[in-house]
Amino acid sequence: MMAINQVSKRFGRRQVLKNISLRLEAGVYGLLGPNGAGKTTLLRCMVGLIHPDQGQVLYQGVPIEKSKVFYQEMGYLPQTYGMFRELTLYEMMAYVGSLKGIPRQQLAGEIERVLEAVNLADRAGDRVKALSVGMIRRAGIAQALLGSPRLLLFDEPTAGLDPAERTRFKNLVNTIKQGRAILLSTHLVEDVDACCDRVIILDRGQVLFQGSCEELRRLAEGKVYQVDAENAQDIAGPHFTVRITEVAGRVQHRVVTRQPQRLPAVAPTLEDAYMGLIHGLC
Ligand SMILES: Nc1ncnc2c1ncn2[C@@H]1O[C@H](COP(=O)(O)OP(=O)(O)OP(=O)(O)O)[C@@H](O)[C@H]1O
Repeated sequence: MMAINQVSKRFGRRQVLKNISLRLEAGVYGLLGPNGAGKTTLLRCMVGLIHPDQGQVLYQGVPIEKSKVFYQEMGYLPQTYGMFRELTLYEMMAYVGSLKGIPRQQLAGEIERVLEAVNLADRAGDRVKALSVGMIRRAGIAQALLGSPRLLLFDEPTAGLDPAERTRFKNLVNTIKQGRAILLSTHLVEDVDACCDRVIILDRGQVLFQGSCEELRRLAEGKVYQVDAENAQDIAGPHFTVRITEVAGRVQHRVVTRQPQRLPAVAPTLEDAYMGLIHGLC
């Protein structure tokens, strides 16, 4: 559906994207990477807000700037969404819907549908500026859903959402994913685990990994150990502590390391593998 071919982007002297090539077909993709990895810049290139210095972004085989259907068939949630603050939520949706070319007679029903999907139907008459941060995020998600786009690009969709609304969002993605390409840029590995089929990991402007969640998890097979805090200094070789928890009154360190240890390895999670990869240990 979408192809990114050898895309590079530089801001001043900083090379932010380096020769990125990706394909998006129907399915849910999680885009993970540390702060500053280039995730937002990549999404902005994918929607045509930034022009790459090199490479091309194609939708259905056509460069997006020449495509006649790209902006009708694409929904985008930017990293910060807080526009049209003086409009009511309904007016804001009507404005975005008309820009997307949704026929006037379908607009009211479509707005009701997307506001219900993000649990904001009862706030349609409120001014955007009167909504909470999490509600504005959900309004941003709703406007991306207008017109049922085949391609949905969400930049940190669950940032600022409470646990119930985060769950609602993940359920929504699982409900609508059939026949659509959905990309979620996020810092939450658990969100990727809950609703993504494939993972793309970006680090310092380069694709470090692309594949299924299971393929990522397998990279950490035999490399994750759970040890009592007092034995953590006995871990041999370079390692990274993924988390420190208390289990039944005992503080435990969960570490990822390439070097085999004298104790049995535990089953890796997606987060173990992500952390291991980012720290050069997987
Ligand atoms: N308009 C710009 N001008 C100059 N530098 C920029 C611009 N936009 C982004 N950058 C730089 O590009 C790099 C990548 O930023 P980007 O926002 O794409 O990363 P990110 O992976 O989305 O980070 P985060 O997880 O913190 O949101 C950073 O070093 C950032 O400072």
